[in-house]
Amino acid sequence: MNYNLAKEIAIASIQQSAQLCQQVRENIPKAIEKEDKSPVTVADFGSQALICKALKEAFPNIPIVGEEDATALRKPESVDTINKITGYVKNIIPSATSDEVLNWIDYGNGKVGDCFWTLDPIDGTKGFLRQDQYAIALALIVDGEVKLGLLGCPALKLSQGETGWLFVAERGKGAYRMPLAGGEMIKQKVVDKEDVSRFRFVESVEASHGNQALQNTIAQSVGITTESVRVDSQAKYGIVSSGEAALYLRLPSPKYPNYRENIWDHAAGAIVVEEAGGKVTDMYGKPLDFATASKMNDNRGVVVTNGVIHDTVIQAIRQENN
Ligand SMILES: Nc1ncnc2c1ncn2[C@@H]1O[C@H](COP(=O)(O)O)[C@@H](O)[C@H]1OP(=O)(O)O
Ligand SMILES: [Mg+2]
Ligand SMILES: [Mg+2]
Ligand SMILES: [Mg+2]
Repeated sequence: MNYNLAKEIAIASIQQSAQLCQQVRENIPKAIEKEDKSPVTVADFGSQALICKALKEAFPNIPIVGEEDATALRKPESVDTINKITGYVKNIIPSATSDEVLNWIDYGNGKVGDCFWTLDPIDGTKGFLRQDQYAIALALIVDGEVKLGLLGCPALKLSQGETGWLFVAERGKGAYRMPLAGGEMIKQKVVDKEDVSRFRFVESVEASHGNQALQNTIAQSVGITTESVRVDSQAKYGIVSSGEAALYLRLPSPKYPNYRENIWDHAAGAIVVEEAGGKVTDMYGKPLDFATASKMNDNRGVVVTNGVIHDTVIQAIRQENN
């Protein structure tokens, strides 16, 4: 597999998708409610259409496991929505038709296997709607291991540089970030233990996506006394990978004890942190399973660290659960 070509196609398609998402955001999009009651917008669909089209043209035989699906858009009552999506896609691909856009979205109905992409066209739709953080997350998984991960964060501002970053990581070759609009690649490195000023922890904004009380207890028990930084989406992985936080905790929400994490919500972020020297496991220290299904049924929670504090965090969680 030519990972360089894959990276190039992925970067270009995420840049296109970020343009579409930002255009939608300027027009204050409305949430559409999905069957599972979670929100989706014309940007989620438009982003999935653009990225799936680009990937399928370059790699026709590699399935794409994407979050969104066009079934609901094919109903007669959804004609306004699909026309709106196609309008945005046409700003990038003028020749696009609604039928093509529907088919491009449904390229994302691939199944997990020995080599596949997984795509969250907008991770953190609630953040996107709130005009806060969101991410465009794409990963390539080969023989059960994440080989490539790309995280487009159009609204992310770090301690230096402009707003809007694209994180790129290839297994064994390090993690980098570049300005989303293009520019030099900056090598990523997680925070050292000594750098206490950046010894912070990040967690979701949405209380229902984690267990904020327990997350704060665990963070304090490993010496992080500052308030948590609440950020939507996998941008949290980019922040840990950039060394601007030491810990991202995502413990099961007491409200949804049976919730299982989707692979598209973590694959890209995981390699972006691991290739910067960090570590990503579930709350028991088990590796995340990206190979078996689109949901990580045998994992509970997600723990993301700078590596050096990982075992201490897992130990602290174990103690709290006894
Ligand atoms: N109960 C839950 N626990 C953990 N994550 C959740 C839960 N409900 C939704 N999510 C997912 O959290 C992700 C956003 O993460 P964050 O809160 O860190 O921004 C979304 O992909 C969302 O999935 P979905 O889009 O399918 O609702
Ligand atoms: Mg969603
Ligand atoms: Mg999503
Ligand atoms: Mg998501």
